[in-house]
Order: sequence, then C-alpha cells, then structure tokens
Amino acid sequence: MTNEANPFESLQEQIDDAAAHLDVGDDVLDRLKHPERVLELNLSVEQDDGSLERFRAFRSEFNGDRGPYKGGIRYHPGVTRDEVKALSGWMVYKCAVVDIPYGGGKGGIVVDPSDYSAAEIERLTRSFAEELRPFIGEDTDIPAPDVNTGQREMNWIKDTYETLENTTEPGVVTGKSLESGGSEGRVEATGRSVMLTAREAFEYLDKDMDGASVAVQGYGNAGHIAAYLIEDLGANIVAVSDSSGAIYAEDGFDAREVKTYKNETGSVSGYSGADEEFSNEDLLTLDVDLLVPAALENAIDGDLARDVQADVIVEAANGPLTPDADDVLTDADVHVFPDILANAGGVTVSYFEWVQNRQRFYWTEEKVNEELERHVVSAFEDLVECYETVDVANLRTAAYVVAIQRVADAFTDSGNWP
Ligand SMILES: NC(=O)C1=CN([C@@H]2O[C@H](COP(=O)(O)OP(=O)(O)OC[C@H]3O[C@@H](n4cnc5c(N)ncnc54)[C@H](O)[C@@H]3O)[C@@H](O)[C@H]2O)C=CC1
Ligand SMILES: O=C(O)CCC(=O)C(=O)O
Repeated sequence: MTNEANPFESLQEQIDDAAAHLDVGDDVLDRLKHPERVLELNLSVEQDDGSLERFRAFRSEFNGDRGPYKGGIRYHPGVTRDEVKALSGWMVYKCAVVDIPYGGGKGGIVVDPSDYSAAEIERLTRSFAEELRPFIGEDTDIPAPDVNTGQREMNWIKDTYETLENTTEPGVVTGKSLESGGSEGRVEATGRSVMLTAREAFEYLDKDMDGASVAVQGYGNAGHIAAYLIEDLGANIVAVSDSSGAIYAEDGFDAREVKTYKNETGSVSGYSGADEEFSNEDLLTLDVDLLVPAALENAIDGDLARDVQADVIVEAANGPLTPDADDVLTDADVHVFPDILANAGGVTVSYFEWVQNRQRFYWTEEKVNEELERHVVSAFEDLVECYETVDVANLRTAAYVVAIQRVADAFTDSGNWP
C-alpha cells in the first residue's frame, strides 16, 4: 500500500471532518479515533502435503461503548493491520448509524483462499478460532463474514468455539448457515440495504429508478445481490465487474443470469450477453445514473474522481472512496450515500440473527426484511435531517456526526467521563 491511501488514516480524517459539528471534547474524540486493542497472530497451519505454513492474522476491537465488538473476518492477500483497524472503526460508526447495540471489530487473515484446498482453509479457520476463543463470545466480540468468507467459515468458527467451551452458544458468530443457527435473509442483507439506500436516495433526489442505468464494481455477496434487487426496482444493470475485469451491455444485463455464469466459470468476463469488455477503471467512470462500488477500499481516489460521471454513488464496499475523492465529488455535486449507511444491512441482520440465537426463537424472512427496511429507512432519515440542518459538506460527514455523537453519549452516560 505505497501510493494508496491508508484506510486507517482515511477513517481518522472522516472523524476529523465531523469534529467541528459535534458536542464532543477533543480528548473523547481522540479516544474514538483509535482501536481499544488489536490482536496480531501468526497461525501455523498444516498443509495437505504435510508441510507447515505461517499466516498473519488480526482482530481489531475498536470500541465497545455501545455493546459487544462486532464485525466480519476477511481472507485476502492485501489484508494489513491498518486495514483491519480501519474496518473495525467503520463498524463502530456503522452500528451507531443504524442504532443497533454493538461496538465495532474486524478481523482478517493475509491469504488468497483460491490458492488453498477446502481442508487447508478449514484448518486455517479453526486455528484462527482457537486463538480468538478467549476474546470472542456472545457478549464480548462477535465475528461475521466479509470478503472471501461466508457461512462455511462461520459454521467452523462456531463449532470450534462451542467444542472448546463445551457449550452451545450460536450467537458467538453470525452469518451462519440456517442449519447452524443462521437467520433467514442474512445472505441477502448487505445487498438489500444497498438497494434500500439507492431507492431512498433516488426518491430524495427526485430521480426515477425505472430505467436508470447502473454500474456495479465487484460481483460478490454485496455486489451481485445489490444488482439484482436494484434491477427488480426497474433499473438497468449496464455494467458489472469482478477482479477479472468489467463487462458492459447498453440494454442491461439479467443480473441473476450473470451471477449464474460467474458461479460456473469463476468470473464475469466472457459472458455472452456483453457488448463490450473493459477495465474496472473504465466501469467506475461510466456515464450512469447510479454507481455501486462493491469491491474493496480505495477504488476511487482523487484523480479518478475527476473522471467520474455518475450522478449518484451508493457505497456497498467499505471505504471505496478516499477522502480526496470525497472532496472532488462533493465539489462536483455527485451525491455519495456512504458505506456506513448503505452496507449496514449485513450487520443489522447479523444483529437479528444474534437476537434469534439468544432467544432460540426464529423469525420468518418476511419479518427479517421488514425490520431491516425499518432500520435502514430510519437511519436514512436521520442522516438527511442532519445533512439539512447542520452545515456539513456531504452525507458522509452527516453520517459521522450522527454516529460519533451516539458513541460519545454512550461513553459519557456510562459515567466513565463527565
Ligand atoms: N458480506 C457482507 O455481509 C458485507 C460486505 N461488505 C463489504 O462489501 C465489499 C465486498 O464484500 P463481499 O461482497 O462480501 O465480498 P466477496 O468476496 O463476496 O466479493 C468481492 C467481489 O469483489 C471482486 N473484486 C475484488 N477486487 C476487485 C477489483 N479490484 N475490482 C473489481 N472487483 C473486485 C471480487 O472478484 C468479488 O466479485 C467489501 O468491502 C466488504 O467489506 C460490507 C458489509 C457487509
Ligand atoms: O455482519 C456483521 O457483523 C459484520 C459485517 C461486516 O463485516 C461489515 O458490515 O463490514
């Protein structure tokens, strides 16, 4: 990460941008800019050929003022300590934006899972779970899926934890399969909140979703589900991409069909319904009504932002825009609906999963989706109210003003500080 923005510094800059509008002292604010603790591990894991391989892993517990640390675990070769710290901080403010009783945490392993067998990934995951065991638990720190992890890894973490603790505690981790205590609607939840945010954003901006052109960068859990749910609102998904590159069709794709093709072939490239193939950078600068970055941090920096032609950006990924990009896009009147609102559906339904686990009483998908919509729409309204009544530059800063105030109030109300 040499020329790229450091995500942890980006997070701190986002907090600084909100500072002037907050009733929070500099000392408390300084606390809210740093993780409470970061665990760094070297996991030694047996490979299929009998050799031992070492993997670096992290878990950052950023802030627990509003509840247990909560956030996903990422498997990616680009994972760094600072990235995990940033992601854990974004979790704190995301949970506060949607007003669920959690703090924020995040974990990651430096690994490209496509280079390893399922058995090797299982041993790696169980090894991580063993090391995390003293720190995680339903009331302390609750992992979940992120990039390149899903139900399978969450089931393994739950099983390892429960075996070592000699208990049943399904709420120790969320994003599990239904059979292991997962919730209806969790797989779709992140994409669903992106869709709900896009729907509310278009209504707020008095724009028509019917026939709107949409480009989606990243076609994994968050991206492809956001794409087909936005398509269901009547929009045209004209471009999508993954790490192999981007595909474009002027009349739009069938978003579900593209995913089926990706499942079969491993990438979106080569899809027969495409008019053209190009780079991810080209996708990000297309002249579309709505752009949804759904891959990784720093997708759009200050330079690329100057070429962005989209009217509206709804962030499915965490941290896809650098602070420089934010400045450029704010000046250019591009409406950016921030990650800590738009992708909060994942953690919101994780919260519902945890509630169901603790009550041993399970909800229908309809109830999950109704409650999710209520949380996202209410958070959207809180942000817009702040944006319209406080002199903030953009909706991201509005989101941080709302969220930081909630976290700081929890800290001071607990009697820890006057
Ligand atoms: N899974 C979840 O519940 C949540 C995920 N997120 C965020 O959404 C983003 C995506 O996560 P998931 O969809 O879960 O991961 P995933 O692993 O399911 O999918 C990631 C997708 O991004 C693509 N990709 C990677 N690098 C790319 C690049 N440079 N250009 C274009 N595409 C690229 C991959 O090929 C893949 O299609 C991340 O920022 C994650 O933190 C946020 C909230 C919850
Ligand atoms: O479901 C969760 O607890 C966290 C999901 C996550 O990692 C995120 O929102 O970035």
